[in-house]
Amino acid sequence: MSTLQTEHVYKVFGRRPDDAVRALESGTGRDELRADGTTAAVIDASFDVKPGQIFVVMGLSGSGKSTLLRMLNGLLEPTSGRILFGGQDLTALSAREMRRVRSTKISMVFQHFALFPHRNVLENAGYGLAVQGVPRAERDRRAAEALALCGLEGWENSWPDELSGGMQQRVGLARALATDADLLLMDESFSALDPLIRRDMQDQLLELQKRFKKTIVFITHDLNEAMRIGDAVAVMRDGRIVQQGTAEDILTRPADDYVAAFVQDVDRSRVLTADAVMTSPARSDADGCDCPTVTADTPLADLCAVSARVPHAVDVTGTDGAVVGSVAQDRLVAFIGDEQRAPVRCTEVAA
Ligand SMILES: Nc1ncnc2c1ncn2[C@@H]1O[C@H](COP(=O)(O)OP(=O)(O)OP(=O)(O)O)[C@@H](O)[C@H]1O
Repeated sequence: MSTLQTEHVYKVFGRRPDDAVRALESGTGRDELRADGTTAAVIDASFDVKPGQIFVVMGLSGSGKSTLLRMLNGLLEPTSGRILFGGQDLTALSAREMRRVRSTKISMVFQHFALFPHRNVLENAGYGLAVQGVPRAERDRRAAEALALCGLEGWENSWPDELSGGMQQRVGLARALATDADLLLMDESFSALDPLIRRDMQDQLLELQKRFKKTIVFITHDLNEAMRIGDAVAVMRDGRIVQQGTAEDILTRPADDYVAAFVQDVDRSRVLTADAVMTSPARSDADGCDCPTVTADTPLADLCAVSARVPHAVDVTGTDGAVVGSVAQDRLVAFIGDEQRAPVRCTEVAA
């Protein structure tokens, strides 16, 4: 299992890109360069993604997400900076070596499924293995296993156009899992799906990730999706990562006005958990009562439902059942509401 690291990565399109990087390093603005016909698509991107982590890159159109992803899978060469995966410097590899790394260690899941219409579901799921030269029998076995994990057992002999959009994307996910690649790059993978199916896919990814602990970079422009699935989230603006941290960090401590405006509409009751709002030590006013409690990872929406039924602050318990903190109802309401909106009543959220 390998860590992905990027160190001061730049990508500049246009004439004299190296000069442009030096100019950016010494403080020249992106707009100044653009006046000269040069686009700084990614500027000084540094981050680490550990095995088992989902690192979400989020930003508006044109902020540099796809360019960053294309550098991670070796389709674009950085103008400057290094990309390391499992300690291996991908930016130092020859095109041939990079192709090998791409076919064995990296899997992509695209927005538009990218299934072959004239191959059945099993063949589509086994495509990455075919590229690796894995013999037919083993390929089919591993592809069938991956399909089953993605909830598509029994669909092996169907054609892609017989499947719904959500099912087609499951085939895409199965294809990525079948290869055993450690690094999964997901480019707006769920963006074309209906909201409910999209949520299902997010849940499925989180479930699979618990088991496989891949190193995942997930690109999205959807803030709620980022907050829901990201262990770490990077917000990009005009080529730069303007903030990276947990969803809670970004929601509760936005780095600047841009991030604050960006996160204004997120449904905090589903993103934040008891951990973010509890105070410790635990309250002292109800020793020994039998009221329901929550754990640190309980979403605020569920915490509100409990809070509405409890006449005092809700206790938060650790894995051993001991009380580690508590959440008073007024604190909960203060967190879920904000200056821009009327405070939400816990009972409304619970409903
Ligand atoms: N091959 C290229 N040549 C010149 N400019 C490019 C090239 N590829 C991307 N750009 C520019 O780089 C900037 C970042 O584009 P990029 O596609 O990475 O953003 P994005 O955040 O992925 O946007 P979207 O969500 O719309 O795909 C944009 O200004 C884009 O026009």
